[in-house]
Amino acid sequence: MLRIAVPNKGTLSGPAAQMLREAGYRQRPSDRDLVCVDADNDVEFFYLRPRDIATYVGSGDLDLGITGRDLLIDADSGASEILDLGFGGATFRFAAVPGTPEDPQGLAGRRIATSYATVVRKHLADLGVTADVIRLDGAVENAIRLGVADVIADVVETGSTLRQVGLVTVGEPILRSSALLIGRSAEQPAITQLVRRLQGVLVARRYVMLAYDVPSERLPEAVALTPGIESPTVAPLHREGWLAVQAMVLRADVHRVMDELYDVGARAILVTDIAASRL
Ligand SMILES: Nc1ncnc2c1ncn2[C@@H]1O[C@H](COP(=O)(O)OP(=O)(O)OP(=O)(O)O)[C@@H](O)[C@H]1O
Ligand SMILES: O=P(O)(O)OC[C@H]1O[C@H](OP(=O)(O)OP(=O)(O)O)[C@H](O)[C@@H]1O
Ligand SMILES: [Mg+2]
Repeated sequence: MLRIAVPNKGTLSGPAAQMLREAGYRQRPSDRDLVCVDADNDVEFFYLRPRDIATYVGSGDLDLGITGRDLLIDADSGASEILDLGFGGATFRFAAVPGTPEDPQGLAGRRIATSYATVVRKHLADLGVTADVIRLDGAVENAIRLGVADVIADVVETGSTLRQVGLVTVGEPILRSSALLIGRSAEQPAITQLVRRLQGVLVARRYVMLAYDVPSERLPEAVALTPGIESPTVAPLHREGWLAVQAMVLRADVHRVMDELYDVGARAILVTDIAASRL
C-alpha cells in the first residue's frame, strides 16, 4: 500500500486534498482526522504539518508527500521533487525597512530572521555573504520592529503582510515556491500511476474542450487557431459544405480563440470543462 503525506493545515491543505479528490482518491471526511485509508486505490494518506512532510518522505517512512518547494529545500532530507502541482505559488524573499540596499552584499553582518533557516543559509553561502541567521517559528515580520533582526526572509504571496508592517522586499526572490509531489524515487508502478492521475488533473484544469461548426473552405484557418494537442477531430455535418471541429484549448486563451474563430466564419462555438484526463 502506498503511504502518502498530505498537509493537515495551512495554505496547502485544502487545495492538496481537492486535487487528490479530483484524481479519484478518497480523502478524510473531517479535517480533524489524521489518517485516511483508500482501500479501493491501495493508498493510505497521513495528514501532517507541511514542514514535517519532507522529513517523513526523506527518511523513507512515507513513500510520497505534498509540500512546498521552500519547505522541501529547508528540510534538506533527501526527498526530491517529482511533480509541480500548480497551486500554492509564492515567492520567498528578503524584506526590510524602505531604503535598505538592494545589493546582496548589503546583507553582510546583518541579523536575518526567518522560519526557513536552511534555505537562507544555503542562499547566503551561494552569494558568499556572511550574516547572522535567527530562526523563528512564524510571524517573522514583527522581528524587525521588535529589534530582534535587521532583515527578514519569508514567504510573500500578495505582499499585503509586508505592507501592513511597513516593510518592503529587498533584492530578487530567493526562490519561487509552489506545491510539489515529493518522493525518493518515481520508479514504482503504483507511484507512476498516481503521478499520471495528478498530471491528468493538471491537464483538465489547464484546458477546456472547444467544439464548433465551420464552412469547409475556412477549415485551414480555423484549425490553425485550434491545433489541439495531437490534432483536432474533424467530422462532416449533415448540412452540405460544413464541418464540425473539436479540439482542446488552453483555458486562459479560450475567449480570444472563440472571437477569432467567429471572425473566420465558425458558428455554434461551445466550450465544455474537462473533468479528468489521461493524455
Ligand atoms: N500566502 C501564503 N502564506 C503562507 N504560505 C504560503 C502562502 N502561499 C503559499 N504558501 C506555501 O505554503 C507553505 C507554508 O505552509 P504552512 O503550513 O506554513 O502554511 P501556513 O498557511 O503558513 O499555515 P500556518 O502558518 O498556520 O502554519 C509554504 O510552502 C509556502 O510557500
Ligand atoms: O504576501 P502575503 O499574501 O501577505 O502572504 C505571506 C504571509 O503569509 C504567511 O503568513 P502566515 O499567515 O502563514 O503566518 P506565519 O508567518 O505564522 O506562517 C507568510 O509567512 C507571510 O507572512
Ligand atoms: Mg505559515
